Amino acid sequence: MPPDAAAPLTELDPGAPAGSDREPADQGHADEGAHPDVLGSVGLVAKLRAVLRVRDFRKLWLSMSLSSFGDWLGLLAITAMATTLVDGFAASNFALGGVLLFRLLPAIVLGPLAGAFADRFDRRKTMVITDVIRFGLFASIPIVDNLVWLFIAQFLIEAFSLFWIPAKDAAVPNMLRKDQLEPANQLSLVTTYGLTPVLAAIVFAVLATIGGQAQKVWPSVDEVDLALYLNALTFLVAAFVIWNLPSISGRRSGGAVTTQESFLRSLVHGFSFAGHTPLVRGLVVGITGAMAAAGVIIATGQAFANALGGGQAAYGLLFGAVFIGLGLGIALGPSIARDLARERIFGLAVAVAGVMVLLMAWTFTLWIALLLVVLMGFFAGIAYLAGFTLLGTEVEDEIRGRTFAIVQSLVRAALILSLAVVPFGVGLIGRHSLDLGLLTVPVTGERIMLFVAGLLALGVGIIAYRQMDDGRPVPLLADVVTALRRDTTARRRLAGGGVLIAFEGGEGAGKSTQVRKLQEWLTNEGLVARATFEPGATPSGAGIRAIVLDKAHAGISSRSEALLYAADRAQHVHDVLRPALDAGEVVITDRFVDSSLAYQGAGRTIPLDDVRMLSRWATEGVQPDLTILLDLPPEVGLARARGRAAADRLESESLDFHQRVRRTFRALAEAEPDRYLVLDARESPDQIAAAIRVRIAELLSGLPLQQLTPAVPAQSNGTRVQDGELAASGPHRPHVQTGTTPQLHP
Ligand SMILES: Nc1ncnc2c1ncn2[C@@H]1O[C@H](COP(=O)(O)OP(=O)(O)O)[C@@H](O)[C@H]1O
Ligand SMILES: Cc1cn([C@H]2C[C@H](O)[C@@H](COP(=O)(O)OP(=O)(O)O)O2)c(=O)[nH]c1=O
Repeated sequence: MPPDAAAPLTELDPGAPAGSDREPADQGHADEGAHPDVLGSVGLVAKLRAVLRVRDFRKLWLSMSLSSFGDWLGLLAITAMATTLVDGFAASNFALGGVLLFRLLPAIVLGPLAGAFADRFDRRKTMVITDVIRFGLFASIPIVDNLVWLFIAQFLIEAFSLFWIPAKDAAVPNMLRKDQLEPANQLSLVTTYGLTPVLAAIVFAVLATIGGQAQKVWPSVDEVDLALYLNALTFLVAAFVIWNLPSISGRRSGGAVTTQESFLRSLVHGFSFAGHTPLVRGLVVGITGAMAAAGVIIATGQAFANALGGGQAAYGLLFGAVFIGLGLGIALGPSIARDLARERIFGLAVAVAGVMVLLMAWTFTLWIALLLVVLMGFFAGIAYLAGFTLLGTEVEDEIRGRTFAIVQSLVRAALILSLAVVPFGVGLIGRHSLDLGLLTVPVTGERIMLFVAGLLALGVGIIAYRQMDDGRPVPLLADVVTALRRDTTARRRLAGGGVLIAFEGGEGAGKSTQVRKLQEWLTNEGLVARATFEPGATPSGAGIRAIVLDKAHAGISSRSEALLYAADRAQHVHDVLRPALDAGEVVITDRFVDSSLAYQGAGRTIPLDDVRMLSRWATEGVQPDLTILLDLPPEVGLARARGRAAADRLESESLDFHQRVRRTFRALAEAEPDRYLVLDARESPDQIAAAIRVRIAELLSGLPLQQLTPAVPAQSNGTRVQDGELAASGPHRPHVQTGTTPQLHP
């Protein structure tokens, strides 16, 4: 008897090895893939590490970070330079404004053009060429050393950046899996707006001290010049890195893509795509409106800080609070929103950010304003990440560059427009106050403008939401509440459809036995329950099963084996699982995706990510609602299986193979505890079945599922006659109808 068999049958703690015959879970084993971190687990750090493990993305990210650092350093240097190249307060303010204007201006004109370029020409070459040109331009600024050239160079640098950015944005989704794009965007945004500006400020300060020393040796070079040279250099390095990343070219590596479309037509096509695709239209409206609102906030910031009675210090705090909020939103958003559709999150987050601005407009206390600003930033960060990710995942490669470019043009146009218009508005409205008897409300230009910005964001948020949310049956509030509460049962209830239960475990664990018992019990309870299995539950699947299990096929390669199981699974989902789930049945499958992860992944040592991708493709995203892992030392299971029949091709694998399989199953369960029930398969069949029933009763209660109404004739005492439908359908036919599942009897 196993050492812990006397204990009541509870969920195993897969992390804690209990018996002497269990291996401690992955202690420095070579099969890195079996560690829970890599198994699609939840941690942000784990996800970021997985993304950075993609070599090409890692290189691109490093070079991007370097350029971004250079850019911030350059911006600091150029603004410092612009103010020193002219005399007087007004003139230096003008120079500062000029630099910013020249940075934003080109986008409006050139942006869409650049996007069409990115979609048409080799993206890698586009990026390398523009990097080299920007290297030259940045280096030329300290050499020419004059304000007019500074403006011109700025304009040109920005113009070339416009070609670089959509090429990069459009290339990244091709390097990663769809589900990796969100963490990748988190990483890029945090680096570009969180890490590199701080680093640049520090380096600039250091250069300022070194600059003094350098000037003694080389009088014409000061810290601004040093910063600009350094910046120039970062672009040269980036060019070199990108040149060595052929994957950026993708299928464009043959040079210009030969399409019949003229450049102009492709440009027009880009706009018409953005205008006619509800998702993209929603994103464009939302992002542009939110940016206009952001412009208003920037433009009224000083006046608002003064109105709160805080002056420069308050302004600094408010400014910092925006970034704190943005950072939090980008870092935490996905783990909070979890499985809420990104299409919904985007509009919602923009609208909520708008509400924060509305409230802020009538705030009179600094700390409340700070709190609202952090919240505004938080929701804006969530929206930004969701929007950017959707553009990457939902827009096809051919048109992605143009879409990104249109967005970036509109964003800049919106920013410029509101930066230019708002100060006039503030001046025009002036300062009044409204006497409401008890209290006097100040009605000032900046508050009205903030209020308008809040309304604008709220409005575009709602429009975006409507555009992007075409006909989802789940009401928004319930959707959000259940997602935030992580209530998967409630979410299922909302989504409707059946329930998929998967049994997993090694050979001879007792899966078939338990599948049968569970199906019998559910049927007795009046539910439509279907038992099925992998591999081989469909006619073509049966052929595949014969191949994969036949020992005569010893030469099947790992990849071929993985594809065969995936093919069987695709057919299984298509013919059996999907239709049954759509009809609201409870479907119980003996083995599913986890078997591939364990056997082909850890067993055959194919990278788990590849197996997972293959499975996701095969299943079109169908996932078990609950996976029951019957955990057992492989020796015990293999002995049981041998008692049953001759060993098949996989059963004949080494003990080490089966131990890897078991470890992977356990690690998968550990990574997502609420989707798994792990049971000790050495218990008696009846004990195991009882534990399963308890969990299933909990899972199914309240769900709208297909139910059997008894095929007995309506009884004369009338207890059954209340069921009008049953009486009408005739006495002898078993009848099926959808209804709320009552509490089951485990
Ligand atoms: N809990 C259990 N304890 C002992 N033997 C079991 C148990 N469950 C099933 N068996 C036996 O082990 C063998 C394999 O069971 P089966 O359900 O076919 O496993 P699987 O489908 O996981 O390969 C069968 O002979 C079965 O009767
Ligand atoms: C579904 C699936 C099964 N397998 C293996 C595991 C089993 O050895 C075999 C399935 O045979 P089966 O007879 O169903 O095994 P069991 O009786 O143990 O459930 O195929 C994979 O390797 N990958 C997969 O994706």
